[in-house]
Amino acid sequence: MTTPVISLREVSVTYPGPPPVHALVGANVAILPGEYVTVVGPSGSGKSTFLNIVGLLDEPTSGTYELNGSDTSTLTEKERTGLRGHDIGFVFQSFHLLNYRSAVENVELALLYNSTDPSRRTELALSALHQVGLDHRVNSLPNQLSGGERQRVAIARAIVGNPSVVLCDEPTGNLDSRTAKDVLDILRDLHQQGLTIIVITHDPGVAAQGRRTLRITDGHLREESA
Ligand SMILES: Nc1ncnc2c1ncn2[C@@H]1O[C@H](COP(=O)(O)OP(=O)(O)OP(=O)(O)O)[C@@H](O)[C@H]1O
Repeated sequence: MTTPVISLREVSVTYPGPPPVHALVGANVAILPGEYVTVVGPSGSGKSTFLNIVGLLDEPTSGTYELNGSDTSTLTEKERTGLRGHDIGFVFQSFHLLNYRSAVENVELALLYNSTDPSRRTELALSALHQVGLDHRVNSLPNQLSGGERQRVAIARAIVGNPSVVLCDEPTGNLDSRTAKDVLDILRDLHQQGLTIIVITHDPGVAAQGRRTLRITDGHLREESA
C-alpha cells in the first residue's frame, strides 16, 4: 500500500482564547503522492489553520499528523524546522520574495538550510527557474518582474529542494485572471510531473483545477462530493 505524504487522524486545533476557538475539529485525511488537492471554505473556517498544521508551522492540540509515514508529534523544534525546509515548499499570495535579491538568488536561498551541496545551489536554482519558464529573467530583481513572474519565482523557490509537497495559499489572489491562468498552468504541469500539490483558495476557478477538493466548514473538514 502506498504511504500517504500527508495523513491526519482526528486532528484538532483549539486556540486558547478566551474564548477558546475550535479552528479544526477531528480532521481525518490522507493525501497520496502525486495528488493535486484544493482546500476551500469560507473566511474563518479553518483553512489557514489546516495549512499551518500540514506545513509544520503549528502543532495539533490533539490527534496525529504523519508526514511520509513519520509521526511529527515526536519531533524536536529543530527537527521540525529541518523537516519543513526539506519536505515542504510554500507559495504565498503575496510572493514573499526578498526585494534586493535577484530571482536566482531568491530561489537559491531556499537551499541554504538543507543538505544540498553549496556548489550545486546555483545550478539547481537555474533549473527550477527553467521549469517555470523564467530562463530570461534569472538576474532580475522582484520589482523588475510582473506579478505573475514573481509568483513563478516563488514557485521555483518552493520546488527547488524537491519537496514532498507544495502548499499554496491563495497563489493567484494578487494576480489578474490571465496571469492567474499562467500560474495555474505551471502548477498543473508540475502536478503532471508527479509533484504533490495542495492549494488553499476562495476562487472556484482555482478550486476546479484540483483533482480532489476538501471543504472546511466551521473547522470540520470533509471531502467535497463531485
Ligand atoms: N492565533 C489565533 N488565536 C485565536 N483564534 C485564531 C487564531 N488564528 C485563527 N483563529 C481563529 O480560528 C478560526 C479559523 O481561522 P483560519 O485563519 O484558519 O481561517 P481561514 O479559513 O484561513 O480564514 P481566511 O479565509 O479568512 O484566511 C477563525 O475563527 C479565527 O478567528
